[in-house]
Amino acid sequence: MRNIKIIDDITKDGQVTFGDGYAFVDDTAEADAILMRSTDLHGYDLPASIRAIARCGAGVNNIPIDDYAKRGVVVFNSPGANANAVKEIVLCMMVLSSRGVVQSMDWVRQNADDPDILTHAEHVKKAFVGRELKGKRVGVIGLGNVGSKVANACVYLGMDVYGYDPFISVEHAWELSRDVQRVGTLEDLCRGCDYLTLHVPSKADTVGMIGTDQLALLAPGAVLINFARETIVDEDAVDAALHEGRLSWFATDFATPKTVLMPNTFITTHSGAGTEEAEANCADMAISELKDYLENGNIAHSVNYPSCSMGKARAASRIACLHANVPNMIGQITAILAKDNANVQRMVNESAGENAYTMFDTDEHLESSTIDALKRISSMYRVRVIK
Ligand SMILES: NC(=O)c1ccc[n+]([C@@H]2O[C@H](COP(=O)([O-])OP(=O)(O)OC[C@H]3O[C@@H](n4cnc5c(N)ncnc54)[C@H](O)[C@@H]3O)[C@@H](O)[C@H]2O)c1
Ligand SMILES: O=C(O)CC[C@@H](O)C(=O)O
Repeated sequence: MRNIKIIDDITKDGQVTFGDGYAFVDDTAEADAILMRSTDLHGYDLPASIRAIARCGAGVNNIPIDDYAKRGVVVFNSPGANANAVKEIVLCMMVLSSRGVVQSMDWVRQNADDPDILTHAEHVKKAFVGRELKGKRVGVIGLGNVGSKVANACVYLGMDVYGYDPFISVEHAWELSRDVQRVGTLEDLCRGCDYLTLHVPSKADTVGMIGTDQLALLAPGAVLINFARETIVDEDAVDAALHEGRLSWFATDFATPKTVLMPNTFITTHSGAGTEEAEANCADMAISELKDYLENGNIAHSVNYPSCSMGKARAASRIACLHANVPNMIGQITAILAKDNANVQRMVNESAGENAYTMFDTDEHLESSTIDALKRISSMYRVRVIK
């Protein structure tokens, strides 16, 4: 039996199914793996029993992934599984910030007891006149799973679409409409935009990437949309731009002590991924990643270890080694196996950044002294006997 600790509400109805051979536990120290969403794990006392963590969602700035890698804990996310949900709410924010929808509905509620409300509505409606998205310039920062969908949708709406992503993947470049004009600098992207929407992860080079200088380049009365992370905008700069009317609206998914005090804001409760479909997609992807890792050692969509697959574990034994990406690890591993006279059927070694993963199948079970010797290799973080 493998034990799973669930942190956060993974789905609205609470339904999470791993199938036979799995149990849910309350005590993390009894768990083999964690299934989670947005809880901040920095400073969390992670027990040694945890071998893997799956984050239902894209952003992993809430998890100390480098530290966990060095403890032999593989962290997964669910790329793309909630991207459509975010795309839809971003489009919603573009419309809400352009058409006086909320203000007009507020007026109707406030005048609900007026028997002649139909006539009076005709008189006030000029106050809610807005502008169309068609023909307006939108800048999209980050053209990954969410940003590429937002950019393509804006093309279909007839907008003049610009995109900025120096690290765009080949896959997303292929998916992008040829009508999205890619620019090489953040400044060129911001220049003259009526709408600016952010779809980058929170990391060293994106924290505070939208500040006074970038906001100054936008068209007068532009709209800023941040459904990425609160850290990406300089909140003081956004507040000043709203007060001075340089920004007409700021739509954000992050209610912070500063954003809640700003004028002309649409603020949601980190609900960009809040659809039944996105929750189910994220949970399905995260659960299958965890199961394949726990049962077979295969890694897909990890954010701190390389992808690696040897299919189902069918040989007598399968061993996975999580270690630093340094020279001679394979030499040391095979030397230890040779001492045990172990016949390796298949071996795969993959690396990503500072971390590497070596997995092999053998004809017979290894002696426990052999496993201990593997664990003693310098720079070895963890050795798993999967089978
Ligand atoms: N509000 C929500 O509920 C919600 C939901 C999903 C994602 N998000 C946030 O949005 C982010 C993006 O999500 P995604 O699924 O598109 O992720 P993704 O990994 O598919 O795409 C991120 C893109 O940003 C690009 N990028 C990285 N650094 C950049 C930089 N300095 N300048 C420009 N581009 C850069 C990457 O190349 C990549 O293409 C997530 O990391 C998460 O923080 C929020
Ligand atoms: O878990 C959530 O609700 C939000 C997830 C979202 O921010 C993400 O990064 O995918």
